Amino acid sequence: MLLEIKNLKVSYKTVNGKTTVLNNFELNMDRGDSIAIVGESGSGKSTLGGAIARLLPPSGEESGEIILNDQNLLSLTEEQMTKIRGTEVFMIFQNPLNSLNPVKTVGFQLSEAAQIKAQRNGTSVAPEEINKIVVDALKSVRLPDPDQIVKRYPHELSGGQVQRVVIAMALILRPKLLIADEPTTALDVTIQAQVINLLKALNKEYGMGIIFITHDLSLAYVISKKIIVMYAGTIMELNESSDLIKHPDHPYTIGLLKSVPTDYKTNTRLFYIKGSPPSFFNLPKGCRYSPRCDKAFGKCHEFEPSLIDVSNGHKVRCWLFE
Ligand SMILES: Nc1ncnc2c1ncn2[C@@H]1O[C@H](COP(=O)(O)OP(=O)(O)OP(=O)(O)O)[C@@H](O)[C@H]1O
Repeated sequence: MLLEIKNLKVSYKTVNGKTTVLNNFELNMDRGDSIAIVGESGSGKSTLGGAIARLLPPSGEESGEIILNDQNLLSLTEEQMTKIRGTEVFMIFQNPLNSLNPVKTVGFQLSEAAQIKAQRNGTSVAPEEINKIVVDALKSVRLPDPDQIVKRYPHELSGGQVQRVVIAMALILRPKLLIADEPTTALDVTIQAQVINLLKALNKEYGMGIIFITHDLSLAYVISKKIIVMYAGTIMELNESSDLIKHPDHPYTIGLLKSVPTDYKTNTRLFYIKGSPPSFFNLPKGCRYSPRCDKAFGKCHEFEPSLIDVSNGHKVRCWLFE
């Protein structure tokens, strides 16, 4: 087992009081697994990513257990956490500039990553070897002219180039778990496809476990073996990606799938799920999705269903399946 999350609770302190965004969150992930977390804006996806990497803002509070490689991350001090960030867990953000230091050149930062990796492996590497590791990583992510790129500062590169530099850093550090939070949202579609293929390669070729956070079900399907559909801070459905796409069970998953445009006729009206996700300050009684659900019946508005096992590895939180 690579990652086991038990009873995770995350709250934020706000001017209107404390709001709990994730409650009783559970997740199991094997080594080399790839799991996508999908849901509408505000469903708690980034909060989950930040909670795992212990990179929540100061207003965030988390409790429960996040066991990565037999170590509960929530019991580590910030100093201990700093020692495992990068090589055990590495996070890629939607804005790749957040992952890099703006006042250090790309070459400096990638060399530093190579040195950290060597130190943590208990080995030493000569400067020329470091330079080769850096240039090779930049070539692997298909950045042209690596000798020029290393001399530049992050702001001197395009968004797609910076995201590839960050992936080169992941390639050097080879973390056991990579959390990619909407890494391609800010990129155009061709660069997006290149970045997705690079992430898939990290997963397949180096056995890196990947948690891919996205609002885009098609991307989730392309990149991951399993998909978790989240709504208002809870898991609504979890299944193998192809099964989830072909046989969605939860009415929310069905709605999300129907919202993905599939043909190019100009007179096609796009489907959307009526209503909007609830505020965490004012969650509906019963199932959180019930006010928007076209299949909701009496019980759904009264009691929250639990996440039940429908079949091996397939879980659904819906009264229709109890
Ligand atoms: N720093 C914060 N302080 C207070 N509330 C926050 C903070 N960050 C997030 N939230 C709240 O937590 C909830 C979940 O937000 P989160 O960003 O995790 O969702 P998301 O699914 O990643 O959304 P998006 O796709 O828009 O990034 C939202 O209601 C959001 O307003």
